[in-house]
This record gives sequence, C-alpha cells and structure tokens, in this order.
Amino acid sequence: MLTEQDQLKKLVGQEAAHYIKDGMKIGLGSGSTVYWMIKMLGERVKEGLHIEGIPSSNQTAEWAKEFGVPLTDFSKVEGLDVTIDGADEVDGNLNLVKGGGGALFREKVIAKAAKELIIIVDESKVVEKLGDFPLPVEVLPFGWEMTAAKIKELGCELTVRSKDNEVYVTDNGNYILDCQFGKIENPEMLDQELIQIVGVVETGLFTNMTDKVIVGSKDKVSLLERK
Ligand SMILES: O=C(CO)[C@H](O)[C@H](O)COP(=O)(O)O
Repeated sequence: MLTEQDQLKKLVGQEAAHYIKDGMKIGLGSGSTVYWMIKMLGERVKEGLHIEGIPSSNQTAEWAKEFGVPLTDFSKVEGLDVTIDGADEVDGNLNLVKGGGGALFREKVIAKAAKELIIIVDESKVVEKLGDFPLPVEVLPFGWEMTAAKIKELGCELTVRSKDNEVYVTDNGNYILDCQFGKIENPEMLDQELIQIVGVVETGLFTNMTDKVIVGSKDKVSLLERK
C-alpha cells in the first residue's frame, strides 16, 4: 500500500519517463521517485524504445537491470541527452539539495554531462529557501575529522552519516557529512566554499543546473522551468 507521498512520487516518475525519446542517452538518478521512472522506462523499452542509461548508483543499476533498461558508461558515450533525478529540496530558482540517498557525487556527474536536467519531486520538496534538509557533503575517509572541522568553521552543525550502527560508505568508498546550516542564503557561494576544502569530494548543492522540475501534488502535476 503506497503512502500519499509515494503515490505522488509514482505519478511524477511515470510522467518523466514520457520525456524520453528514441535513441536518447539518459542519466539515471537515484532514489524512490526515480525508481518509478525506471520501471516505466522498462515498459517503454519492451514496447520498442531504444535507449541507453548511465546509472548514478549501484541501486539504480540493479533496478535498470531488473526492468530491462539497457546500461552504458562514459567510456562508450561522450555525453547524455537528458538526466532525470529526484531531489531532497528545490527552491524557487530551481537550485537543489541532493544526496539524501548518498549518491550525490555520481548524480552531479550525470547532471553535468547532460544537455538537460529534469528533476522529479512530490510537492513536499519545494521550498522557498534551501536548508531545512541537512546538506549532504561527500568526503574522503582519510582525515575526515579535519575536513569536518573545516566545514564547521563555515557555520554548521554536522553528523557523520551512519547506517545500521556503522559509518555509511558511499558507492565511491567515501563518507557523508550531513551539515545543518539553517536557511542557505547563497547556495552558489556555499557550494564554492565547501568544494575548496581539502577532503571534500562533492556537495549536495546543485545550483544553476536544473532545466525543468516536475512536481506532483494532490490534484495535479505541474512543471517548473528555468527562467
Ligand atoms: O539525491 C538523492 C539520492 O542521493 C535522491 O534523488 C533524493 O534523496 C530524493 O530521493 P527520493 O526520490 O527517494 O525522495
């Protein structure tokens, strides 16, 4: 039985799959909303759609295999036509917080590699200002305590992400620091400050990258577009 939020995720995930055209190379994001998009893409592939996807996580790769979506990698393609991904927060300028599922590094790679970035969310993710959701920052394990101390100097509280009482390790073998900055007034500047700290691999701030956001709410699906 799907929750109301999951039903909205399903709705936008299925809707997004219809943006894909024959012959496209697609960046496949991560998370429970993307799951529905991949499932629907699998159905379209069975009906004759020819596409190839690059997954942003091991979980996404597994779903793609399960639903019959062909996969490729960056040694075989030069770029992507479109990337479709979820988000944890979206602001009015279509800046994002991502990484709730820990896949932010590969998600940023596939977002940057694509001609178009489409984000799929339920309405609870749309906010005026980013920052209620703690910002995930992927860091190298070596000396992560030093990296964390430098990040704290930027004005946040942080925790090392854990899972089943162990430190959570990303698909890239790194750690995630969940950083509570409060409302983020200037996401672009914070992203730049964070990325300059030695040991930071990537941040969950995706600024000036999103072209479209498909938002699912109770009575409709709406489209936000880059101004
Ligand atoms: O950034 C992500 C994973 O790193 C996801 O896109 C984000 O967490 C949204 O997930 P969901 O669709 O399950 O709510």
